[in-house]
Amino acid sequence: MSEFAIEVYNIQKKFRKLTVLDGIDLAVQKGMIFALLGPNGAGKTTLINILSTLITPDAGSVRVAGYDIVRNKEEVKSSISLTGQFAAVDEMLTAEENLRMMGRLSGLSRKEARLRADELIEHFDLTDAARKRVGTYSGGMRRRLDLAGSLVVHRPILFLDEPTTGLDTRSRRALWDIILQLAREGVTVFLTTQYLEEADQLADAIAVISNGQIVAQGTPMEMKSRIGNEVVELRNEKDEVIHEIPTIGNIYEVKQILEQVAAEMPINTRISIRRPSLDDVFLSLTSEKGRVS
Ligand SMILES: Nc1ncnc2c1ncn2[C@@H]1O[C@H](COP(=O)(O)OP(=O)(O)OP(=O)(O)O)[C@@H](O)[C@H]1O
Repeated sequence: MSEFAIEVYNIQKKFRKLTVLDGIDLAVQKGMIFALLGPNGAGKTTLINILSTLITPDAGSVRVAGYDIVRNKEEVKSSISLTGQFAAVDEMLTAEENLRMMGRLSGLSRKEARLRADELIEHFDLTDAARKRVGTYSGGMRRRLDLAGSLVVHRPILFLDEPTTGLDTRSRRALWDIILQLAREGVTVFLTTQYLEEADQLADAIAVISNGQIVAQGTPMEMKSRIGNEVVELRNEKDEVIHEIPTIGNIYEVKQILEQVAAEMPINTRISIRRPSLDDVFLSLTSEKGRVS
């Protein structure tokens, strides 16, 4: 058996003349949280839709849970759960009714569906709201219900398309805890996000997608060290950053930088030296414009 839950080779996808995915290669180890990080329109949803068999690639191959997504579509489908960007729940029903219905539709008996719904309601902190119509829920509650819905049936691989988009900080953190818990239970989680902090906090491995290509891959630490070295920051008296100068960080170069800028800066300018943030990495990797071929 492969150590990989997801293996992607040279995936290509065009919509009319727009190249949306241009030779994607990825490998996700079993049991890890993998974050696909990219700006709006980078191709994240398209890739997740391919991996979850919703759309077919023009070229390349993908194995999910060891199955080919084109030849063994049904086996792939029964190995995965998918939570979309827009919660697929019925607003007229309560959380309890939605989850029970999903259980029944997935082939659980009436009793199994009831038990599973109760378990998920508790796990996702929806007990107080369980018998209220979903139409009255906050964004955070909806998202938790959507995630609960994707877990009605136990599956080894979970796809989450921008799971925390639009959530407030508290709900986002609650959802992170749930995702981390699922990973501890052995679920492989593949999520897309536009948030660097989310990828940094959650993921064992990150791939950055930009214009349909993977422009960097690695652990959050590796990504940060890729961009290399320290940045000399100059701040004014209001503690605002007025200048950032990349440096290899040795004492000689920092001395040279300071000598160059000292003459031009007000006397009360303060300096600090910081490691690059994931933001720096992301911005430097995704700054290209879109491309049509
Ligand atoms: N069915 C489609 N037909 C035509 N173009 C499409 C289709 N689906 C996606 N696109 C285009 O493909 C590009 C990538 O879209 P995709 O939704 O995969 O990006 P994304 O990274 O998920 O962005 P977002 O964060 O905005 O969802 C966009 O330019 C989008 O308009």
